[in-house]
Amino acid sequence: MDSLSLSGICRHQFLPITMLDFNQSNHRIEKAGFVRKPEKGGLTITQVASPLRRPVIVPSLDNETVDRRDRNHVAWTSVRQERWEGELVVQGEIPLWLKGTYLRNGPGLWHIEDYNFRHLFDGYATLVKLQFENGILIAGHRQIESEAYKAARKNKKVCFREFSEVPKYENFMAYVGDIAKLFSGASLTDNANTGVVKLGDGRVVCLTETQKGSLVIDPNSLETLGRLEYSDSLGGLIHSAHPIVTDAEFLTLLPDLVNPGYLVVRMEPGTNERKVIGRVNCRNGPAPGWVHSFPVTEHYVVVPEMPLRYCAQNLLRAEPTPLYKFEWRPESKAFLHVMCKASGKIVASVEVPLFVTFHFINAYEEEDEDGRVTAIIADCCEHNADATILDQLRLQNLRSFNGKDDLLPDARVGRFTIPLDGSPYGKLESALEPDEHGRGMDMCSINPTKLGKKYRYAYACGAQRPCHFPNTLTKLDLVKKKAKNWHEAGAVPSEPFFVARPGATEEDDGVVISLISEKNGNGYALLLDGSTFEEIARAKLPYGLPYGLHGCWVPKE
Ligand SMILES: CC(=O)/C=C/C=C(C)/C=C/C1=C(C)CCCC1(C)C
Ligand SMILES: CC(/C=C/C=O)=C\C=C\C=O
Ligand SMILES: [Fe+2]
Repeated sequence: MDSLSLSGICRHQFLPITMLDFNQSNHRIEKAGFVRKPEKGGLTITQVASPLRRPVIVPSLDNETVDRRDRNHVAWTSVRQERWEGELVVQGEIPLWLKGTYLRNGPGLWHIEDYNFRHLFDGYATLVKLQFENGILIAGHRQIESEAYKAARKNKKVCFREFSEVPKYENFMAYVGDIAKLFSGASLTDNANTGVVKLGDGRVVCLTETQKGSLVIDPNSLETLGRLEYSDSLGGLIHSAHPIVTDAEFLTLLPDLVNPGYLVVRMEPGTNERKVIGRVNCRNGPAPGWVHSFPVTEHYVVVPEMPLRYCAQNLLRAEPTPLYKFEWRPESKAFLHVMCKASGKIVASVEVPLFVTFHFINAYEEEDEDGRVTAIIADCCEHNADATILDQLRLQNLRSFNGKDDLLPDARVGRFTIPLDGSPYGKLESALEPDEHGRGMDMCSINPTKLGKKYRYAYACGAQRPCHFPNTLTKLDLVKKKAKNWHEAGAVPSEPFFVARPGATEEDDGVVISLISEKNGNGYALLLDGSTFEEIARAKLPYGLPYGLHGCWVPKE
């Protein structure tokens, strides 16, 4: 069963459930008890009560006879269907002001035929939506139709270079041909599985680290509409997976692997043209540090130069190394560069202690009594300068947790202080005692009105130990240096995403959304109060979804 078609969703009459089982020899086909299979064709429809008439009977898998005990945690199991959409029964109350769609992207399909991928980041993108209106919640998910995904489905094998997977070559000449295509970018993946952003002009774009993996999607149907083709001639093949996106601009970094450095670029809403703000030359080679994300303040862009560097040799390898396309170069040191957004001038370039981060949380300008900016403060989820976290995210590791061993390396909120008085060094400290959040720390969000400004609260995933992956949601109070943690045994929560209440004056006045994958194979959408961090609502999904990475909020106009 390998086809899928759907047209004409009539959301208010019934919610069709479209289904494509990933029929794999190593992945049991799961027949959802609530679907009727048509005699012919791939379309499967289930009647779900109208969202206008409550309560709603949600298809449930509770009576499924499958014994799930021998299976991996659903967080690390490929999504079971190509797509689904339906209304969820809500326990608790969804605030009536919450009107819009939360989108979450992530690598949700980790196999093709009977070939299993190795790393979390290799999975083909699964986009999830939670549409809130009048206290009602409609959920859905759908695979992103990247060229890489479509080619893999068609040819039944990996066809592009993913984070760690590369196509299997039939002979040496095929390998040489693929290497040539690596330099043109033709063999790189466009599997946009990392994040999703709403541009100022309303386009919603899914992203990964390859520039070609910038795919425009429809936030309602989750359909892949096409590639965002950058119309400039800046070239380069990769960019930061986390641009800074506001209604006014899209800022990102383009690493230069040939002359180690980074272009800082800006794109205006309504255009596809990135313009150069300035360039940072790396202080040390042999290659730029990995830039998964970077922070900004109101007037500056902070460009990190991590000791975890891109590695040309590892890019060419057919088999992954423990650090994948990167290498640990402590002798290259670590630096933070500060560029003025308006002029492109570098106002500070300081050496900092060695660090490893995927995600910067926020940054702001520190002023003296006369309003002069004296320093930049930049916070990140810092993995104690230990790059092994990358290999911890191998699927085999994630799937092999026995519930007892404490395998998650320690992490903290790393706070950099970058002096603007010409001093050559910056500081790196913990912003709060890491035990406050169980020494796990990643996948963060803040109130977007605080972007680049002095802020007090951040939301992230922390740890309740023993664990091998962040398993709590944590609210960090960076002023009181305290954390409040949410945890449920066996649950794997995804990035807590803060949505502010319209008209709010308090920084934490809003809700925090997360999708939870449960040990028993189920899953639910969770809403916590941004201020008390208590649960206000949850809604069970018809089946648990795999772990996902980053989200965005598309408000209903
Ligand atoms: C999912 C996530 O957070 C990161 C995904 C990163 C990817 C897909 C990186 C891909 C790359 C290549 C395919 C070759 C060039 C280097 C690099 C950007 C790491
Ligand atoms: C999920 C993750 C790290 C968890 C470790 O604590 C990193 C994800 C990075 C990509 O977005
Ligand atoms: Fe990320």
